[in-house]
Amino acid sequence: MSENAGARRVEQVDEVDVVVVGLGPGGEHVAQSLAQAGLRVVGVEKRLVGGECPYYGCIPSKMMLRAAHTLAEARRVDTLAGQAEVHPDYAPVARRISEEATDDWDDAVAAKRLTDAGVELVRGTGRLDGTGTVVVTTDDGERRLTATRGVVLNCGTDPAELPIDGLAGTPYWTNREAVQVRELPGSLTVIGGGPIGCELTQVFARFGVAVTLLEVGERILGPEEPESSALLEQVLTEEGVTILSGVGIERVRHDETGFTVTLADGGEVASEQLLVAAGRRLAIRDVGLETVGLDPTARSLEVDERMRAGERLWAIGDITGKGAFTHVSMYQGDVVIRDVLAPEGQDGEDFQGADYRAVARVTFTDPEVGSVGMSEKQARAAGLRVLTAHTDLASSSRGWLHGPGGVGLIKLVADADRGVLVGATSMGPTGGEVLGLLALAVHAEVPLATLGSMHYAFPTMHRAISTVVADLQGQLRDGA
Ligand SMILES: Cc1cc2nc3c(=O)[nH]c(=O)nc-3n(C[C@H](O)[C@H](O)[C@H](O)COP(=O)(O)OP(=O)(O)OC[C@H]3O[C@@H](n4cnc5c(N)ncnc54)[C@H](O)[C@@H]3O)c2cc1C
Ligand SMILES: NC(=O)c1ccc[n+]([C@@H]2O[C@H](COP(=O)([O-])OP(=O)(O)OC[C@H]3O[C@@H](n4cnc5c(N)ncnc54)[C@H](O)[C@@H]3O)[C@@H](O)[C@H]2O)c1
Repeated sequence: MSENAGARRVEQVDEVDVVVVGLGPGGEHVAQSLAQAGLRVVGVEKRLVGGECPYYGCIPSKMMLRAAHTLAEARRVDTLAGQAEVHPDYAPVARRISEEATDDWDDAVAAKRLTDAGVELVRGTGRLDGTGTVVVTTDDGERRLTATRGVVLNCGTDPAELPIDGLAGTPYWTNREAVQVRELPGSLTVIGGGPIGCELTQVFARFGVAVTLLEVGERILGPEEPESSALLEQVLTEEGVTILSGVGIERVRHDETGFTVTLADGGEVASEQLLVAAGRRLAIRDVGLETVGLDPTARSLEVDERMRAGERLWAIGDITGKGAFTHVSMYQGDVVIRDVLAPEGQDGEDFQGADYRAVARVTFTDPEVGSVGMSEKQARAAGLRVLTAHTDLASSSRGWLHGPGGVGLIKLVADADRGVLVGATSMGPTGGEVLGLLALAVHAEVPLATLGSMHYAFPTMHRAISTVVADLQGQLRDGA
């Protein structure tokens, strides 16, 4: 039976303090931290400990981008520093992903980290069976667990399956197959111009694959500022990618030569391979939500500021709909850890709950598209008195001297009434890094006057921010 294991592994447990169902980045963090704090914790995972990010998401895709961007930088030698002949070879990328990033999609190291911390890892599919109870289906049968403190759901997502005529059953790629490729196709059609579609499009294009990107919305990276979408579209197009936005897809055909996508206007796009990157499906349908009075078909799980989704039930990660990012999953995990470990009777005012005003995100194309907080459209929809200003990075001192690859922009969204930033975009070769300063400004509600009076080292990429801040201050002075 159960015991307070501390740093030791618990062998057989039916009643524990906390059960974590799904060990994505946040779930892994919660399970490990609570076990290290002395609680009896079971982590339930049906695939790989760590979830999408280390094996099929952030890490392998960023390794691919690192290689692709190196090729692009090498191609810039001719303009900047002489001559370089570039012969792309995907083999080192596939090798790094397999050997360095994923241990050939084996999670033994992550599992050991967890069990060393005192978590009991149960391999199987977890399902709620009423408040505080989880039934796990394992290879050996079923295991019933009672969680006296509660259950944390971190089930994440799977790639969306599009109901396109002819698609099901064909050997198309999702992100999971795309990060495992060893040999590249000659041509690729990508369905979906979100972060996954854009990042992988640039990877494959830079390795010489002829890529056509199909986006149903009117522009790629739809939730980002229109200026970012336009600039990224220009960059990708200049690199040889064909982008078709505002397209409907009628059907997909597959034969021995590859895929043919028929568009709503009758046009056809043929390619050797097809990648579907058109959003995600929450893995909450079969997790027993109905047994605790929640809707398994919901678009996301509603949570309060303590990440509570119900009685003795927390939810974290992509399933909460607060931003499908690893850092959000980890951030929410920290909130759960605080809530579980909060001293008895601690009242709401002392508790630092989840706050999403300044969620930062970066699409790691080149240029990187970093943004934080609200877009201009969101700020206007929120009824704020909005001021915006932007500058072209290539016309800043550093962007200009950077030369090829120095394109980007800074766009700031301010609340004129409070004189603070509520959103910002930083696009450029180091757009994600420059974003750090802006994320702090939005998070801490740093007054524009303060941002306008600080030093911005010359000639940095982040110095471009000072121009935009000055513009906003000018608008405020002019009575905007
Ligand atoms: C290609 C790609 C690139 C990305 N790049 C970035 C990036 O650069 N930066 C970033 O911040 N984010 C990125 N993301 C998003 C990031 O991967 C996710 O936001 C992150 O993994 C957090 O997800 P999660 O915590 O909700 O759970 P997930 O990582 O989805 O993990 C959930 C886990 O739960 C398990 N599970 C589900 N149901 C059950 C069940 N019933 N029983 C047992 N186990 C179950 C699953 O097997 C899985 O291991 C990327 C995603 C993709 C696909
Ligand atoms: N760098 C990062 O942080 C990063 C990178 C990749 C993914 N992610 C996360 O993973 C999540 C999933 O990424 P994603 O790009 O799959 O999803 P997404 O929902 O962000 O984008 C999907 C895109 O596909 C389009 N689409 C949907 N159906 C379509 C159809 N039938 N035909 C053509 N286009 C269609 C949508 O309009 C949208 O532009 C994102 O929300 C993001 O948070 C983050």
